[in-house]
Amino acid sequence: MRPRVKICCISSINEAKMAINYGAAALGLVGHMPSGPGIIEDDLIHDIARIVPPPIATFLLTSETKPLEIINHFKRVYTTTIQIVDALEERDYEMLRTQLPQVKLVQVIHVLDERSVQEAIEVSRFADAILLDSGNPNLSIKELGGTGRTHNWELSRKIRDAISIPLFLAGGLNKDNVKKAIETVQPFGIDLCSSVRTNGRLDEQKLKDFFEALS
Ligand SMILES: O=C(O)c1ccccc1NCC(=O)[C@H](O)[C@H](O)COP(=O)(O)O
Repeated sequence: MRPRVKICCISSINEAKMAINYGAAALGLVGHMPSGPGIIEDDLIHDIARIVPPPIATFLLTSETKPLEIINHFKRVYTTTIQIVDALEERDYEMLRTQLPQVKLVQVIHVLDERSVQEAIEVSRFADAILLDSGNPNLSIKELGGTGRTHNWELSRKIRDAISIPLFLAGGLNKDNVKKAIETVQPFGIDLCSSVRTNGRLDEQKLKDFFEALS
């Protein structure tokens, strides 16, 4: 089955409509981050999320790591889903579940080495889905996504086989490598930002080429 496609770094209502028209099942809206190409203001996230029709999902990407801060962030934007791009302090998902029972939680794991496999298995007990991305949260200026780089897909496949919740694959996916990525990892969904953009804007031709490469 073809994986669901999430187009990330959406930065306007027009970009949201364009991504949906080409077949996106989910849109990523990037809040404040230590670094990255897709960051927008919370007011704009709220405005975009409001116009997106069901069943398209809207993902708030938050770099907050404390449950209360994540809840506060969510209450400024009201998306369908929260994508937690850094490790949640003390793995305290309980407060998020209690306070936001209707919101889906996607936990990002940055695939660095074998330890990432164990980390993914552990957090898969708490999240609704796992999103495997490139990047490095251990740098002094954390690199949490939007890198345009691939990572070790064999490790991603190991994670895919070890967990029983849906898995999204991200990191450097483009029209030329996406088929191979899907074949290798067999993800539920794929997620991308850099390869469908030109000078930071969503590029209709690149988007079209990407969806064509998938079919
Ligand atoms: O794009 C950003 O600015 C960003 C910054 C920090 C964390 C996540 C970010 N984007 C997250 C996404 O979900 C991207 O689609 C994902 O990282 C893949 O990006 P790319 O490798 O550029 O396709």
